[in-house]
Amino acid sequence: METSIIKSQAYGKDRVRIVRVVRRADGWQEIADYSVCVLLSGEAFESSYTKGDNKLVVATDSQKNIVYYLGKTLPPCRVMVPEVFASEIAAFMVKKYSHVTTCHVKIITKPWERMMFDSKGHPHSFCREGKETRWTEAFVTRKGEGLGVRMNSGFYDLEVLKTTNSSFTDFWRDELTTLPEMADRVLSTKVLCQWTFVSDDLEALRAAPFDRIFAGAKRNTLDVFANDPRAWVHASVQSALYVMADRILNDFADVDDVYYALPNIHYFPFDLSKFGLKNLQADAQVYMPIADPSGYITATISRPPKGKI
Ligand SMILES: O=c1[nH]c(=O)c2[nH]c(=O)[nH]c2[nH]1
Repeated sequence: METSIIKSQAYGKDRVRIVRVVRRADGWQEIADYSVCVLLSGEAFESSYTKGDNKLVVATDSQKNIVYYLGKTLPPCRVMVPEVFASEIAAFMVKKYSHVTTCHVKIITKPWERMMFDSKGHPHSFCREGKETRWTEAFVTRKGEGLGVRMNSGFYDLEVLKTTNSSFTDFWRDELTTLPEMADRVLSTKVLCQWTFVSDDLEALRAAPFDRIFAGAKRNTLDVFANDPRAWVHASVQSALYVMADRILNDFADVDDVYYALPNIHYFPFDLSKFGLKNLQADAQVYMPIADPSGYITATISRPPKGKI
């Protein structure tokens, strides 16, 4: 007889590819291109794992159908913003199936950017410009009569590099330290940025400025990386991370906290002294990018608890 217990479970459909086109009467068209993952959980599903009882199992095939069904039937504005679409799918599942306690929906977007000709957007042609990927996750949970919603959104793979105005000095030194002080260095990272917000009000969530937050978070990240002197007061990836997150929290009241993961992709000056050439510190011009290992700097930043400001 089995004695093991289930500690957690969630099942559903991953990589549901859906493209939604919105066509306006004047010929202007919009596109959203998503890969959706839907996961259902609830105690009611335990017996499908432990007893082979499928009676309450909503087929993952049906879950996939629901993504397309909602893509067609929801008002376009609730499909074209990934955060809103994710929370709509998750709320639909929890409302329709009373034995579902939580639905987790993750959407990874494929960012098609409108083609520009003579500074004007083309009405229906798009290209893939940036390499960063926007994604979002909605966790909708039954809460008495209502629903609780927690959302994580963000982007990853935003690759940036600067050739000066970065340093790393005055760090801990002991017999295991070999890294020289670096008063100026090349700095490169592949940004992962994620922000969270929590709501019990699906209606309010629909009106949240998700697209503005995404654009603002990306703009702030680039601006701090390139321009903000505060980021370099402490002269490290850590200090840049803090200023980036602080800017997002200041700009967007809806955001509860911000997480960054910033790999420090090293570009070390190549030592050419054996050939009688100076290429270190202030003389550095030729660098060797190091694929592995990289530094990896992470933090979650939030506002201080009320009363502690
Ligand atoms: O900005 C940095 N932070 C570190 O913690 C660190 N460690 C290291 O070797 N180089 C760097 N750079």
